[in-house]
Amino acid sequence: MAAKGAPIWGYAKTPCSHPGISDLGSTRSGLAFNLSFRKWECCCLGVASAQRAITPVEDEKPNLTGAESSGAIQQIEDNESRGFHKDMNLLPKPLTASDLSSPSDGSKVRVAYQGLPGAYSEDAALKAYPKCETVPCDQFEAAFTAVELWLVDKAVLPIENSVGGSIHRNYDLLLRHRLHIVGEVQLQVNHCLLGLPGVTKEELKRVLSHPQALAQCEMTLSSLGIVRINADDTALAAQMVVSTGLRNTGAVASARAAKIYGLDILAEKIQDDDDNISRFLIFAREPIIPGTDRPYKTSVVFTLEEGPGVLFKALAVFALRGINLTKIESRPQRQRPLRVVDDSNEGSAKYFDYLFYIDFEASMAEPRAQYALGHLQEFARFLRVLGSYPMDTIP
Ligand SMILES: O=C(O)C(=O)C[C@]1(C(=O)O)C=C[C@@H](O)C=C1
Repeated sequence: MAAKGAPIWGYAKTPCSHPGISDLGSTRSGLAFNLSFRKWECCCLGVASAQRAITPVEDEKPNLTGAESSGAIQQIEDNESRGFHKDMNLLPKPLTASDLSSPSDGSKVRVAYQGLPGAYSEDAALKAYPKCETVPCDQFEAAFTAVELWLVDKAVLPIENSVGGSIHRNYDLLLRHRLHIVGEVQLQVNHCLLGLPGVTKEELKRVLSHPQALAQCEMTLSSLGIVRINADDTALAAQMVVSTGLRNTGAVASARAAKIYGLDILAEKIQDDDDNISRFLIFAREPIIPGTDRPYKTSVVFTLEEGPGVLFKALAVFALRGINLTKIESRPQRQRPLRVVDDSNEGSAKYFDYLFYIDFEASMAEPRAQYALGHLQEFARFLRVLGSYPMDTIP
């Protein structure tokens, strides 16, 4: 068991592969999809029966014998004497998705993220669970594995940025781990140029940061004519500036990282686009019960047969039901990147085989989402629901 607050290092060396992944290429007609759905159905039934237990049905008159009737009356009197009926607030409340996903204030939740304290991923974890204990990990893989091994409750990992685009590594890890997406975090990322105390930005010759952060500040860094050096995360870059003590070396990182590592902020908001938003996903061992009480997103992954118009048909299942897509990403199937198609007249052709990741704006609790995926299942070779979770917004 990791010590409280201790960083989790090195799980990348022992990746845990999902049992369904090895047969991904040969899974026919959405077997994985059905399995995922059974889980959703169970969850939804759980909610329905919980509600039945406390919802009076007016037309159902209980047929009580004298003894039962006096017992029931006694029960009502007992309840009345305890005042239950007078104050509805004392009745147990039905569980909601957010009750099940975490304590409402985020207390006691241990959340893994990639990077050192002060990284944007830690900010994202704290936005989702303000009182959580954040657990730093050296690699994305380590954060996934920490959840699987019950070392932490959740992992918060970046998936895309409004300027830099997708974090492909995390897309590729999604199917290699047995986790569910239970939420998303959208974070405004304001990069600062940091240096040792007393240094001016004109003195800088080199700047360290995460490659995404360097890409997001392309114009500012080019105008300063500084050499860019990649680091695993922005907070590590800040720490390296301190540990090397080099006055000509700066870091691109957050204002919080400057405070943690005792660096000066030489310039603020240096990103090329003012609205620089990163989107993070929250992973857990169990899915949440999706609701319809607020806007939800659902993330799925699927593969298609070869042929003209198949992707068009796949996307149409959402369009036909007025479901908005917010993201589409295609990634090579690592287990089987090429598909060989034999044509007796022409010989054999090699096609690149892709996984399609789609996020759409609907909850799995909505029939239109269930019908859309049922429709998609008719021609997808493999389909899996990665999670159905409340949408996050930026205030
Ligand atoms: O290096 C960090 O601080 C991170 O949290 C990683 C990361 C990323 O992977 O995109 C997160 C948000 C920013 O876009 C820059 C870097």
